[in-house]
Amino acid sequence: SGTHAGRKEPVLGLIWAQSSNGVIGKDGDLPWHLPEDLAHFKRTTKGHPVIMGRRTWDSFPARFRPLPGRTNIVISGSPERREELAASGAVAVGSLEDALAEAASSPGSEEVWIIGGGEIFRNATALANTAVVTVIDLETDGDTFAPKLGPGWTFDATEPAEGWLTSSNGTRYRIALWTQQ
Ligand SMILES: Nc1nc(N)c2c(n1)CN(C(=O)COc1ccccc1N1CCC(C(=O)O)CC1)C2
Repeated sequence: SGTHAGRKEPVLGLIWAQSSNGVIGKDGDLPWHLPEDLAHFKRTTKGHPVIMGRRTWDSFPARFRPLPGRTNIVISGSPERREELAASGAVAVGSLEDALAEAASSPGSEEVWIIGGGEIFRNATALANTAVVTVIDLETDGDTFAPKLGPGWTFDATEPAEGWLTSSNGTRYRIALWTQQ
């Protein structure tokens, strides 16, 4: 995508969409419909390996799996699930470490995107150097929350710098960029 092409070191990025109160999921789905965010997500990750947990893989409608134009690396602790995942076009691994190793040898690995969910994000915030967060101007309840970015993270910018973008369906959102040295 070249969003971060100017960076020297390879990008290990986290990308998520959250409500203003930090919800990223509810009952295995997103509690909003924001087409502009789906386009942003696709544009940012296309051409690069994506790493996700099995629940995130399951959350995509089947017609979207595997996400086209990207090596889909899916983490599952279950050997049976890993077999199923590999049969469905994913690269199935048993740990975040194995996922990162797989991504490093995949096409477009100058940028690797960790795309969810909550558990994977929590484990990855110490390792990642970039976070691209769609903040939606919406208070909602949910069962999965965005990770806390620790003290090593710096808030860089939002797009737009001030205020919000407005979606075709009236939902307001903005995209925040964080980095960690
Ligand atoms: N900012 C940010 N971060 C994230 N980690 C994620 C997102 N937004 C959005 N996500 C979802 O799970 C939601 O997706 C979908 C949900 C329902 C229908 C289609 C989709 N998608 C259409 C585009 C497809 C593609 O990219 O080809 C992927 C599936 C992960």
